Amino acid sequence: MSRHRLVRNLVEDDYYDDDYDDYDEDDYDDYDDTYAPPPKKAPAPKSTPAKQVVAKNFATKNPIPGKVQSTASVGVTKAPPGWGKPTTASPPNAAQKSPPKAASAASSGGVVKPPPGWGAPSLSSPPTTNNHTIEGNLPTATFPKSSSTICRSTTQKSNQGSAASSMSLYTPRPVPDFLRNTKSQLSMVILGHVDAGKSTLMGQVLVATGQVSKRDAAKQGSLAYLLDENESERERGVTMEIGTKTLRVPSHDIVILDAPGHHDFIPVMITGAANADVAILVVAAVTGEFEAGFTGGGQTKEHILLARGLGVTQIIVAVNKLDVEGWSEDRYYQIQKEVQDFLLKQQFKPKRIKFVPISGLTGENIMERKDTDLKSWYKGPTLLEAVDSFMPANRSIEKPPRFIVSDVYAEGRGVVTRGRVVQGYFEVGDRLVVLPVGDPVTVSRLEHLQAPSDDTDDPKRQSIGVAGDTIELVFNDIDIMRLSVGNILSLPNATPPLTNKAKARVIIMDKLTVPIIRGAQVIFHMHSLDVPAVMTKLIATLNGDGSVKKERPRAITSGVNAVVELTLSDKIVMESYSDCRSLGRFVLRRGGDTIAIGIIDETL
Ligand SMILES: Nc1nc2c(ncn2[C@@H]2O[C@H](COP(=O)(O)OP(=O)(O)OP(=O)(O)O)[C@@H](O)[C@H]2O)c(=O)[nH]1
Repeated sequence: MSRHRLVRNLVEDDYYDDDYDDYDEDDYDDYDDTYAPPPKKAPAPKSTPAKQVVAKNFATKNPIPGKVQSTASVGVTKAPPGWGKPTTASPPNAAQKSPPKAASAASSGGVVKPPPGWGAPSLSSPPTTNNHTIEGNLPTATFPKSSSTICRSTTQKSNQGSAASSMSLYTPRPVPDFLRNTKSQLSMVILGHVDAGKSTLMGQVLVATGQVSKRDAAKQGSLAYLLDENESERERGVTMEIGTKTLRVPSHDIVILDAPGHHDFIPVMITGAANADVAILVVAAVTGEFEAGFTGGGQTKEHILLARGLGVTQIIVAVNKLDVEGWSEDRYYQIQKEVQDFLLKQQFKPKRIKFVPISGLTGENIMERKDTDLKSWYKGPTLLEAVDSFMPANRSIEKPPRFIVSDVYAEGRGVVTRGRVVQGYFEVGDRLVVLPVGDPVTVSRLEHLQAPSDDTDDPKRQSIGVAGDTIELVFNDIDIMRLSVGNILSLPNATPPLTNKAKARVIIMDKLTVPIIRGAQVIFHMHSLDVPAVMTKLIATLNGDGSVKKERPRAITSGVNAVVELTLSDKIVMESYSDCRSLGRFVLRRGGDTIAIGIIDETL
């Protein structure tokens, strides 16, 4: 294969084309990524340590009484309300528990009751048929991290080999018909600069949709506490970890990932964005606050860049705190223009961007519009109407199954791994392999974070986790020490490559100050993994049309598209982007700054 062929089509437009196609109305119900077995590769060598890999646990926020977390994982286990409850037995809304008590009353303004079909899941609600499709993203693991809170190292030894995979042995397993007609499952990350109002807004959404009662919300003292459940977050008034909640709207079952806005917690935010299909970007309209978050050192632009690079293709911009600006139309449109220009530059399609003026504090225009000043000029959707109008994601359900572990804990005699199915499907009785350690396991139980409210009567849906579902897999035949956050579960005859080297295309961020040279050290972030890495080869820089601009450049500067070879300090499971998007996308950071987003062309 010529070098030219290897590096063609690396311009941003093409980089993103596949994602856009996933959401085209005309083709989203096509299963267009049927699996084709890759060329046979060498068998895997044994015993590869993965000790430098550090994984971020985000699935749970509070210790789970009676549950013992794997010491191979982050020290604090947090349980999102509802997680772990039998999905078939409990009412769907049981997934949302009242948070702990608090003192004063929450802001009472604007909490409204949900109309039928919103929020409170109902198995008898009108079915929504959305054929499945894209693939999602999941959290994973990794190395020394700069600033993040939750990280841990693993010392597991791998029984798997280098870039070998077993996929040449894989025969695609048949997909049951009902899996093609399940209700859309979306993972939605909440992004935005620190204090933009993300947690308050999501707290308001949970109350407005009936997921949390007004009374329970009032007990919290702050709507943000519904998401910020951890004591240190409450003391500091800053989100530090991913808060996970569930939500139902007529067209989608949604897992909400509330990401931290502070710069120090970008690695945690990366984990959330890597898990998401869609995003709500919260910007504070208050004079000075928007500017601080959008220009200079603000996190708004970095969050947009990261989300786009990690596969988010649909975004709602919630122009928040407009109550403080007297519901000013001028202020709203000024912010809309600035943010829209930036989103378009980052290759978001115009039809996949929506702007909604709101107040997370009062609840205005979240489910209902009451304010006369706002009503006088805004005729668009409410926030929840905009959420409902997200396109379902295409899921690669026919590809080899992939599950990325985001939390591990003991329950009774079993071990529970929670995470997201990013490809294929899993069911009770499946015999799987845990990567990178290589241990076999059998799925003894499977539970959904939120019971699927499908338009199918097939009870089997409850015991199957299909691409896009956030689930728990319970095992009785493995020691908890052999599992950790960032592990990948797959069928033994369809394992992905385990390697520390890859050829990748990268887009260098505009704000890069020090050029990248061969040997540059970076931190490689993939789902919840952070691994030290070195740019071992600068293969080429590219022109805007994807043609090679310069082979073997001495340095790569800001705004450039390039092809590089990366060598990680440890082997991890990764795949070419064309084989598995969630295991083929990454972010590079250096000195606490994001310097590039990339996709893997080839594992080496
Ligand atoms: N006036 C007004 N204040 C708001 C609104 N939304 C949030 N706030 C306030 O803004 C502050 C920050 O809100 P949070 O919800 O904690 O912000 P956040 O974006 O989740 O913060 P981090 O997660 O730490 O980045 C709190 O004091 C909220 O009460 C709003 O719509 N109007």
